[in-house]
Amino acid sequence: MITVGSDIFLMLGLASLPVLASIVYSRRRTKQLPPGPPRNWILGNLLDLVKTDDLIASVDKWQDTYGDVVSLECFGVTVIILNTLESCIDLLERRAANYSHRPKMPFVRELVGLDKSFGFMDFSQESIRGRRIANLAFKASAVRQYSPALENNVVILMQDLLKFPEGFENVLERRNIQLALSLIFGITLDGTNQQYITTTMKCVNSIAGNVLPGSRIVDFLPFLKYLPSWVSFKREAKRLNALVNDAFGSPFEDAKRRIADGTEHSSFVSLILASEEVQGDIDAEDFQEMMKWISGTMFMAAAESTTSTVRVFFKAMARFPAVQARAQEELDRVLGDRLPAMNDRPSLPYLNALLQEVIRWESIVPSGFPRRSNADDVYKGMFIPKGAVILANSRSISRHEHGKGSPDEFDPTRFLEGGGARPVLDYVFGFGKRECPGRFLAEVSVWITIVSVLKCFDIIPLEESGKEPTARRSGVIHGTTSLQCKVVPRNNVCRGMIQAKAAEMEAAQFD
Ligand code: HEM
Repeated sequence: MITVGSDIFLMLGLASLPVLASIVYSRRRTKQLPPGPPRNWILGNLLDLVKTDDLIASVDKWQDTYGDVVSLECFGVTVIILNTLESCIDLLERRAANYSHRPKMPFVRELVGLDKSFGFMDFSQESIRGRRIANLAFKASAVRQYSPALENNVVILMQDLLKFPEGFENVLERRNIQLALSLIFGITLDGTNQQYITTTMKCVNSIAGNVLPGSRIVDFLPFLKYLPSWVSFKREAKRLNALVNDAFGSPFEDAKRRIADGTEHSSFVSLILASEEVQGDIDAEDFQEMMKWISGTMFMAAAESTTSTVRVFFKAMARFPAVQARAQEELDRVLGDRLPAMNDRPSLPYLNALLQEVIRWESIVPSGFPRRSNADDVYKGMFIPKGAVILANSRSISRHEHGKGSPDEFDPTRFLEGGGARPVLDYVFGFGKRECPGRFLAEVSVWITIVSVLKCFDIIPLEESGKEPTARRSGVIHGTTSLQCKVVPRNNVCRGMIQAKAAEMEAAQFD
């Protein structure tokens, strides 16, 4: 995820860092920041932050050594890591007025242009409006309407799993992008629009890789954004700006065309454009521009996050066969010979616990999406300066809050008896005013995928491989790739259930 690259040398040469650093640090020395790893007198903790290969391991180490709230510094910018649920609730919820902005991030927000996306905006009337519009289609009650689409999507996924039992990772990605495209824009992938897959993944990975502190020197030294356009990070920002405009704009334009010619009327975009609650001039350019960014933001956020979570599920099942067997026993007992449906959820307690354990076991947004403090603050005697970048270490919370004693063990039973100060689904999606607006969709979409796959397939490690699945570094979203497992239909009844349902869906298309 770190893309500092060759720019670092240019930047370091250009900036009068020693002078700057000494001014900044002497000002700070008078106030007691939270403890943290030793700072280099010029670079501060820059090198700690850019070591992202093992940033997670470093964060674990810092928590062990320095405690629940840890600070780092780099060119006068303080980075605060909140390692406990208590500190996240105290600051991000109880003091939300001070901690609901996003960091300035000049690279992605200004140079790449993501300031137009409500996920990157400061907490403002505009970002509140974006969230409100997204909520119209993605709040808990609204998400129920997507049940048939989610159930059908997983049948097509399982058809693909029958075809590609070992090379199914691309299938997961493709099906998830297809789902997001159809729910948000009403677009179906066919022979003419495959570019959506590559453009979306390129865009998601580029954004995710440029968000955490340390990704770009210009985020610590904002005046560098005025460097000439030939400097490599400026050239890269320009390239990413074109990519982002294409990835956010093309599906929206496509949706608008389909709505205009009457072929699309059930997506997020069509629902909002027809909604009485949205008091906008539908034909006005600025309203359309706003909708492009809102729909694109939801689309990009949905495109990778649920796939990453489903990957964690495959990895866990291949590694913990006893858990898999117990889940399949519950499915067979409750469902008999039929595919799961969304309304089976209350009858499947072990599967519900398994979903929570998937989300706990390997956090896909391990350090949260960064926030910024709006004013100087003091927390438990520790000084948190205005402008500090705040990271909610949801990985640590998952491991300590619910994973006590055996955080690496995949054990759904820890959720059967309750336990923990709050359910895992209440903190992996963030906190307070910036909490994830896609959480209800994410939850049901991952749930129907894991129960359907477990009902019909065994997930088995690749015998010959002997390799561990690898962690993919894509920055703020942490994914696992090369899963080193295969899927095998449990029996012919399961194979038949998938084929029968797929045939039924196909017939329904022509009714
Ligand atoms: C398992 C899947 C997902 C996880 C773990 C996840 C997690 C998160 C987290 C931790 C945040 C930061 C919240 C904060 O600042 O406190 C966030 C923000 C966000 N998420 Fe998700 N998310 C997931 C799926 C989705 C989906 C499916 C969508 C869209 C349909 C979505 C849309 C967003 C948006 C737009 C934001 C920015 C909100 C804002 O800044 O106000 N997410 N998500």
